[in-house]
Amino acid sequence: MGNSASVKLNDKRRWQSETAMSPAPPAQRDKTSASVAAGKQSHATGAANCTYDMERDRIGMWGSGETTASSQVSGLDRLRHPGLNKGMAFTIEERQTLGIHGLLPARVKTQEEQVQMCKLSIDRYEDPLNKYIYLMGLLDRNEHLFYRFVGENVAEMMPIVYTPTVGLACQKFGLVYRRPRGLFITINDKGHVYDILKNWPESDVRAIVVTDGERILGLGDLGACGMGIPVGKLSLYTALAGIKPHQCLPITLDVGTNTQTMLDDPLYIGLRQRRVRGPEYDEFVQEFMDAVVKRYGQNCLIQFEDFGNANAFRFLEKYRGKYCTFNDDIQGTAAVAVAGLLASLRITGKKLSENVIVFQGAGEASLGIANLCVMAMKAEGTTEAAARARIWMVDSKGLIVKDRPEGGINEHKAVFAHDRAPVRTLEEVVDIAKPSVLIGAAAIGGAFTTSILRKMGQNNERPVIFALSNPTSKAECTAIDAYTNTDERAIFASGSPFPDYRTKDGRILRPGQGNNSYIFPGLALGVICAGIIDISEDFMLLAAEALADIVKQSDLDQGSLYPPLQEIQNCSVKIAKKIFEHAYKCGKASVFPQPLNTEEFIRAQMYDTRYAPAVPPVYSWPTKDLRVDMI
Ligand SMILES: NC(=O)C1=CN([C@@H]2O[C@H](COP(=O)(O)OP(=O)(O)OC[C@H]3O[C@@H](n4cnc5c(N)ncnc54)[C@H](O)[C@@H]3O)[C@@H](O)[C@H]2O)C=CC1
Ligand SMILES: CC(=O)C(=O)O
Ligand SMILES: [Mg+2]
Repeated sequence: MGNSASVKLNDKRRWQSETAMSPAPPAQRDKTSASVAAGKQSHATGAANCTYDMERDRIGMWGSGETTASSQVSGLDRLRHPGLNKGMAFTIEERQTLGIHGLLPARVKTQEEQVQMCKLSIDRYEDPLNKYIYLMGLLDRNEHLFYRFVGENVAEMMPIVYTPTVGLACQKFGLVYRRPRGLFITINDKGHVYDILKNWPESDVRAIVVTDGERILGLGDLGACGMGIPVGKLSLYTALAGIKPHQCLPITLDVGTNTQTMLDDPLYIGLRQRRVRGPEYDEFVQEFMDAVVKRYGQNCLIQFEDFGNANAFRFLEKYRGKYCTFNDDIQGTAAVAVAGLLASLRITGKKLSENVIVFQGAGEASLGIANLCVMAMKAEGTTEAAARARIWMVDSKGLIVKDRPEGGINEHKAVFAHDRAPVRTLEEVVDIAKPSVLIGAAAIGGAFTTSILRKMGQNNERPVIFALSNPTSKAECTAIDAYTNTDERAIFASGSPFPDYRTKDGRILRPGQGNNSYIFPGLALGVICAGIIDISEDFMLLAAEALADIVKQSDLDQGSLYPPLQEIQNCSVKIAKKIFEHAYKCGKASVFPQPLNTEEFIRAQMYDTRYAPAVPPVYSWPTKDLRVDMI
């Protein structure tokens, strides 16, 4: 790391002196003893007594090895560097040259053998949380192996690094937390956010997933424990779209939590205080956005994830077009759901605008989907008003109608308000609207009751039923519920995975996973490769159409509206390609000259999970000819 290490050390020192000169105002400081410790950690990151370990960690813990000149890391550090470590796959020549001969057993393994070993190891755990801990440990030890293993076993490993197990991991984050991964920036760091970003040892970050932990899946406000989500999402950036690990940075903005059980939990890892809101919070987020641009440039993608409802919409409006950003829960979810709906039209033989869609929930996910549906219906030639009239939304207070006595209708919901008397329950709305499509995203597990599902089956030849809430415990119904209550005619998708279902006549139905993970990795890959800053809605519709186009008749025949998870990496490239080409057409690309072969260019940017030679290849030197030349 040579120079860069010393620059970082200098930066760190400067920051220490700055923080020493301007400590956080007393009101921002944590009062309890545990959180004083956390605050101290925050303000004293890199304090003199940890200098040695911090510098060592920069070599030993993080990074893919792409920004760390591998020749400058040697011996044991090489084995401890997740980006450089190959474990027993180091060849004898590499072991001898690197001075690690004898530090490993005699046997040299291939990466394929190591992948098999990972499978044997993880299968020994029954508890999903232990599988999660195993996988995170693998990521900490050997990045190439982790991504190859996950990439080759997407269907089995995604439910562990992602929903549903990641939800459990967040709830128990204090227990599963082992080694630093990502940045925790607390409200106490306000005024110094850029300095915290400089503590991150990678200088080529292209994508950040940030949360403030207020709405983690359907599990509510988990505060700093929400870090599992940015970590999980970014692991999919690499596993599903080949975005290089060192270019990805998970961030949690810790402004406290309002969940009392978290505050009372001795294992809670974050600031032990209630959420900071209002101008102080907004200034903090603004400072974060500007610090990202200052440190990593305006092309660094910032994916907002699992913010609370009001903040999610506000920040999307505030930052879109000005910063390279999108909100995955609003926009990514919209794209995956609309992709599923577009694919369903090939089964039902309808146009999208011929459907009636009822939403259980009128939050980030539902409103995002509803708005993109309107856009897709308009693309079919329907008017905006007619498109909106086909959409019915139910929130915690009932159907969204004009002048609802209970109120709670903000401007996002108002455009979907029907001009009719209030209706209280989802079942009544189903009775009145007779939807052909029922979409749940309200985190109310079991909301699609037997009675509602039967009505969907009675009213439609092929009812479309999406239970999008995560994790599994929050799903509106299970795949079995959907199939058995509709004479196996339901076209079903869910946010968290459900197992295959055997029909009475022996066919296998494979319910598709209507999860934004089909969208955000490919979208991000396209955005990064083309250098897009303004991620406008047309990109989302394009991503939805691209995904729907990939779905094969054989997928539909098996009841799935999405391609098999095992093919998701190819989906990401196809989505990225569409995004990339559209960006050049509409003048939103900033990478010039435009590469001649889009796919070749995109694939050339992607991470290779195979090990690179640790010892530089020796080129044969044309000594004889050279001597002749020299003479
Ligand atoms: N499958 C996927 O890719 C995604 C799934 N989700 C899931 O969707 C769920 C909701 O997420 P967001 O929309 O972001 O949350 P949100 O907090 O923005 O919205 C929740 C909505 O549910 C409504 N609601 C609450 N109780 C209700 C009840 N009893 N009946 C009817 N509506 C009720 C609320 O009024 C609100 O409109 C979560 O479980 C989340 O995990 C979110 C994003 C992506
Ligand atoms: C999938 C996702 O982003 C969510 O449930 O929040
Ligand atoms: Mg989310």
